[in-house]
Amino acid sequence: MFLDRIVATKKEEAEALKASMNLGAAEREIASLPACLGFEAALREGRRQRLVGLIAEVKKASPSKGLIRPDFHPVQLAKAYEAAGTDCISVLTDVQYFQGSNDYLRGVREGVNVPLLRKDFTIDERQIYEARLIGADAILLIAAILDKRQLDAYHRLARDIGLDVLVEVHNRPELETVLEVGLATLIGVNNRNLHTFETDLSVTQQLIALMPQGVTAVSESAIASPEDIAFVGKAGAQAVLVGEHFMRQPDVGAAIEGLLGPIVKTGAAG
Ligand SMILES: O=C(O)c1ccccc1NCC(=O)[C@H](O)[C@H](O)COP(=O)(O)O
Repeated sequence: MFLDRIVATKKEEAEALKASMNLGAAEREIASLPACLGFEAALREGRRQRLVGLIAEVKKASPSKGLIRPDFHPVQLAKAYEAAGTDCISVLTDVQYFQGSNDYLRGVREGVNVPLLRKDFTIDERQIYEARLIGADAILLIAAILDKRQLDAYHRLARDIGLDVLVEVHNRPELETVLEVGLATLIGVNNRNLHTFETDLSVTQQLIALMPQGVTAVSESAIASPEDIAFVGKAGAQAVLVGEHFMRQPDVGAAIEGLLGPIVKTGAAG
């Protein structure tokens, strides 16, 4: 299955990291870094300004769609997202399947002052240190590729070194596992099945209904219209993660306003 191929690639990359990364040195370097920007806090705050908080994604290509944005300038895109008032930015760093790069994240870190998600397939603790070192404020843990022990250990490690954690689920058993682990405060429902690439926004509706109070719920993938925003907002999503829709528009700042409307300070969100 395709996801297995991605995980196999990540295991090879983790082996290479084992050879190149000295954990003690990484820990010392991290201890000297400034604190991360609050990723989850920014999403909660974003809800005061728009119906939902926004994670805008910098995404050149994907396994399901191939090349999405040939004229790809990640720092320019991120600056346009920031100017349009996004709460957070997601940067794909996977090279092989998404044509991403750690250098894109480093560049975006230099260029903007909003919290950044390192969007990759985390299967080894060294990737978590790496995320912090390249400038991320949050990492993604995908329940479909991690067991309970890994979800627990990687979550704790990320928090220990100052990172927020977006834990991603796509079905009820995955959500139940994540809730049993009991650490996630920020849970993303991926509307895309990562095995078949099929998308269905009703997955957000089904899974958010099962989440306890206090969780910040993010609806991820296949969001492309104000009607989609209204649908997932009504289902309880406090934030959305949008990539392809923005990447296909020449002016990504205007695309944010087209999707979510202008920023309005309501002070109404909790
Ligand atoms: O996007 C894909 O084709 C994909 C395939 C396999 C695993 C993950 C994949 N995408 C990662 C994501 O979660 C999305 O980039 C993100 O949610 C934004 O989705 P979209 O707005 O549909 O670009």
